[in-house]
Amino acid sequence: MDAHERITRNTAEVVTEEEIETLADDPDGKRAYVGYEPSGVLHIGHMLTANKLIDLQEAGFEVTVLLADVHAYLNDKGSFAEIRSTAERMRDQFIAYGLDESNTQFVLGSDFQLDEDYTLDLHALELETTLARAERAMSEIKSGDSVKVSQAVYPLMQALDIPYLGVDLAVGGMEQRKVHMLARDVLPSIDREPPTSLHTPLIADLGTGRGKMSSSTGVTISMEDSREAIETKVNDAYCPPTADPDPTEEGVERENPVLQVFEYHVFPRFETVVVERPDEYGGDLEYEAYETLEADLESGELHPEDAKGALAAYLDRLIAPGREQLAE
Ligand SMILES: Nc1ncnc2c1ncn2[C@@H]1O[C@H](COP(=O)(O)OP(=O)(O)OP(=O)(O)O)[C@@H](O)[C@H]1O
Ligand SMILES: N[C@@H](Cc1ccc(O)cc1)C(=O)O
Repeated sequence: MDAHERITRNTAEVVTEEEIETLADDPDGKRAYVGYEPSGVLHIGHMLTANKLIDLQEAGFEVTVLLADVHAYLNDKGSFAEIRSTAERMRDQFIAYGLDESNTQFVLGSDFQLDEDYTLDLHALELETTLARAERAMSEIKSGDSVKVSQAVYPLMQALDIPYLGVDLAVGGMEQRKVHMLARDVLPSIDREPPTSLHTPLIADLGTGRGKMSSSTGVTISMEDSREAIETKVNDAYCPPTADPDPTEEGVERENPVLQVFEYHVFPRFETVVVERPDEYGGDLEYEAYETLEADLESGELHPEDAKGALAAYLDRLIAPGREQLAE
């Protein structure tokens, strides 16, 4: 697999294609980052962006993980002291999951976001941005119903983090795209380059296939789940054999989170995937590509229960090393 393929696999969008090609032509020593609001427990949604960081490291990039403590505070996620202590736990979880420690820089937002230069640049961006634009950028990120002033400052700080961290590439899930588009528009006003960004797909809630898997609502699988917990949650997961329109939103299809986890977590990390079945039901099935498994589920060749059994086993293999390391 060449660098471009590794960098762009399993992405929903890159901005822009030409800029990514330039980075992929000479990736050595280039820098990429993802920021996370510290929430204490790494879940398989977060791990999708972590997989992308691992891809980027393998392609030659240096990687920064921003533990965005000030952002979490501005987004009403708790007291500053609580957020700080969960940031430390999250760092250990990333390393346990497989980020190369010697090649990963962990930075706390508050280490640089409270400096005078940063603050003055932030105020310059505030002068350039309407409240309506900041609010739009936060539509899929903000917690709570109303937009507070702190949440209007939030996307401008996220934009400013990119030049202050000195990164060539900003990575995030699709819900971060409006912040990155805002960054492209406003950073030139303070003589900074418009940033290149890469967005990963969002994994839906495991129980319903709706919305985004999150640690605060719905059903999620985290780094701390036992094998039994994984089996129970996967067993109860939403997994229709064919696309199923969402009855609550006319015409909108729900995602199949079981297939999403196979596509974005299992197939990128295992050469072949074996679904074990008793001989009387046709015996084991072996897959080398995600698309074949998806087609078999759709045609009925693969039963959702068998797919779920295999998914729980592979997810446990992915999570177990980190879980064990954290327990030590
Ligand atoms: N369900 C998901 N699928 C894919 N990526 C996700 C998912 N949830 C979070 N991420 C990615 O992880 C990064 C950090 O997200 P964030 O800190 O908002 O996590 P969160 O789980 O949504 O937070 P919370 O649990 O408080 O709602 C973002 O780039 C985001 O796109
Ligand atoms: N906005 C990200 C967190 C973040 C904060 C600052 C950044 O520079 C980058 C990302 C989230 O939703 O979790």
